[in-house]
Amino acid sequence: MLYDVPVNLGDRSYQIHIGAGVLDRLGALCAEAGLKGKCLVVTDENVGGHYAQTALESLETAGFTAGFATLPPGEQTKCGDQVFALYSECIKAGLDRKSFVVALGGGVIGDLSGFVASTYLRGIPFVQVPTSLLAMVDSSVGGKTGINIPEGKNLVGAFYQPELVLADLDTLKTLPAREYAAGLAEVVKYGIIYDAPFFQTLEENMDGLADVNNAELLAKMVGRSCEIKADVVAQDEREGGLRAILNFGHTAGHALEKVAGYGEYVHGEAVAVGSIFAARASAELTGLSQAECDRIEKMFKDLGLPVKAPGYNWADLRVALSVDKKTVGGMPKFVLVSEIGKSSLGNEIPEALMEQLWNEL
Ligand SMILES: NC(=O)c1ccc[n+]([C@@H]2O[C@H](COP(=O)([O-])OP(=O)(O)OC[C@H]3O[C@@H](n4cnc5c(N)ncnc54)[C@H](O)[C@@H]3O)[C@@H](O)[C@H]2O)c1
Ligand SMILES: O=C(O)C(=O)C[C@@H](O)[C@H](O)[C@H](O)COP(=O)(O)O
Ligand SMILES: [Zn+2]
Repeated sequence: MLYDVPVNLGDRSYQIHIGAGVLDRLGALCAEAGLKGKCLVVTDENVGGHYAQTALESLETAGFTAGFATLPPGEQTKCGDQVFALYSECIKAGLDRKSFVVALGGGVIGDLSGFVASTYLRGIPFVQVPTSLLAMVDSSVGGKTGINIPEGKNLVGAFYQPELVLADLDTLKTLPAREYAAGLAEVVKYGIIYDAPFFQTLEENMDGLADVNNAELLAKMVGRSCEIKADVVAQDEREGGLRAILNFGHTAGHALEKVAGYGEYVHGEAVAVGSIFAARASAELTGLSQAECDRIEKMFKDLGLPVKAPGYNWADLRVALSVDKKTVGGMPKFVLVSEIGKSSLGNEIPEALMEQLWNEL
């Protein structure tokens, strides 16, 4: 059964299809979405071995001619060299302006392939087939595509919406536990910034959250996360304001990813540490009660996510913060909360407090 969540963006609207064992419907759904002709399936070495054959067969059965490119796994792949390598793969696969790219994998493959699709021939359609929890609940939805450059995380990219998203929950059965937990960091984020009852539901179901065989809970958790992201993106597609709440925990988190070296902390882990930083800053500056701050910290701890990042010095972190996309005039702006479920944008944290909060982590 497919559970559909719409992303309402006028003529760029699309559906997120969520279900267990639905990857073999990829070709039919692409046809239904009006796609035609040739495509290039992009994946990584971990995901390809499990799911490329099903995806390719489904596309071929539906009448598409599908090429295939497989890349090394991990955050280091989200870089300029791989963008150029993929342009060559697009040419090799004979992609023209009516063709499309299929991103089969986690957020790294999705962000990278989406960026390639947004720029190859000045833009061809693309489809997101997220296979990590993080990609299902966050990166495949909303059209942020891009790559890292040596100076910082996601500093080059485009807003470019997919034609559809297909999330097969069964693919999570092969996702390593560390990566699954990292995805939960973004799920928790939605509760913190937007939906207090959802946060409470997560607390009440803590024991079941890591159980990939609990199809009902999984579908609810992925579905609600996608609904919240779709709701925010529909109101502010290009981050003129509101959309920045999805960056809760990411300001310090992205800086940590860069300073530690991409891949040392995977994205969701860095977001967990950044969320503790933001929660503690919220307790100091925007009225978050200590009790709610403690609930947030407990949630990340109980999920087995890092809540500390010792060993990285403040000066390096501060340099990384200065290139965050929300930074204005050298001053990083943080998403903070006044209570669980209520967030605000554009908050400055005094320099001394930023340093103190970092040193306490
Ligand atoms: N565009 C956005 O809105 C957005 C949102 C959140 C995160 N991101 C980006 O997404 C990236 C993180 O995504 P991620 O956590 O999916 O990382 P990832 O793409 O590196 O995937 C995590 C790991 O799991 C493996 N994997 C994925 N699916 C699997 C499966 N079903 N079975 C076995 N192995 C599997 C991958 O090969 C990889 O080793 C970061 O670059 C982050 O910046 C983007
Ligand atoms: O979709 C968004 O908007 C987000 O901020 C979602 C984040 O989880 C994601 O990590 C995103 O890539 C961060 O965006 P950036 O603009 O800070 O690079
Ligand atoms: Zn994120």
